[in-house]
Amino acid sequence: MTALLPEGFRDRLPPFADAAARLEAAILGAAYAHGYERTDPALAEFESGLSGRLKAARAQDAVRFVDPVSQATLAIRPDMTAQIGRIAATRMGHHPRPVRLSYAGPVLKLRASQLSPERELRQIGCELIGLDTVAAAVEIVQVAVAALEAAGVTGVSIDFTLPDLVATLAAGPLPLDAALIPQVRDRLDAKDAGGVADVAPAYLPLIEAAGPFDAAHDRLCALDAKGALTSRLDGLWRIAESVRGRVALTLDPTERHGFEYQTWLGFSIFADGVRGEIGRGGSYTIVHENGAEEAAIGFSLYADAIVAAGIGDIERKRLFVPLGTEAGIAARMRGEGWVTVAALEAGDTPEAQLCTHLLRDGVATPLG
Ligand SMILES: N[C@@H](Cc1c[nH]c[nH+]1)C(=O)O
Repeated sequence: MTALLPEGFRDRLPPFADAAARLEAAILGAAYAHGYERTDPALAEFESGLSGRLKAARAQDAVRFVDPVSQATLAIRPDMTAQIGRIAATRMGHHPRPVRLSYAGPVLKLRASQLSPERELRQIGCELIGLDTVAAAVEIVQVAVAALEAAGVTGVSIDFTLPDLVATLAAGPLPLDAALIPQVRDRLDAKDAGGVADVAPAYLPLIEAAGPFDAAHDRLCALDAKGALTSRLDGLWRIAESVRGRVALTLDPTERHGFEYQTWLGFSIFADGVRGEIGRGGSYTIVHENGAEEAAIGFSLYADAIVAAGIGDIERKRLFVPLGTEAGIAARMRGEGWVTVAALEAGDTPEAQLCTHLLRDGVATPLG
């Protein structure tokens, strides 16, 4: 027997687990109010149904196992977006588009990532299936911002990126051998100016184009002499306008970390006081059973990162109800919003029960 958990796993204890549950309820409530209805996909599924569901997704970052019952290889979901894609393409395939779905649940990564040393993360998100237009992106970004506001998360910033930027430029104004694209992408991603200069010097200005949104957007527009990016840049501007003033905005056109399947738009979400991202999203392509492709867009938030920073925490107010107190009094106090903790034995104390108040003569009296 061992009390230890495997690397990358942890238990969530009070008050963090409660804070996470409240955060999740606030986020899902905001999503629901914007028309996103809840789906609760299976924890594990046939590996073949998950991999390849999203176009351009790399080989799965999933923990796999052979199911003794079906003898098939199953994967534990590493990301719920592909599952929502599967549901939208199959059981909800005949549903009128766009389909708006929300979800929340644990995901399991094969390896820890930059986002977190944890391998088991709780993902909460929304997906809009059937469109990846600017209007769809405006809605998704606004829902993400509204959900974070509803959850009390402050100091939010959104960093936009254009995941298919290199491929778009390579096919147009800045021709590049297809074989070199991955290399140029990696070097741009690493902000390795020397490396980019060696392989594709024409791409160097892209490194400089990262920073606060307006200035970065201007620099990209200046680079776009041949107009290959005009529609993307205009769209990006409209998306940013829709949340301006509510969140800080930056643009890093060549950021690729974590955007393996996103298409024209990607974004990372940050919050003051939280190390790393608290969420990510973007447009992507779902592959149907018959090979047909469908556009979609969405976002996922990571609850643990937000809770760890203390956001989503509320003041703990617990009222100690001494032994022998009439049940009706405690019920009345709960009705007034108190958390009541009843003594069950004579020796019990408010301190032992982490109480902040004591019920004395029917009145909540602060302790210490
Ligand atoms: N599921 C993706 C983010 C996303 C949702 N929809 C589209 N992209 C992630 O967690 O990285």
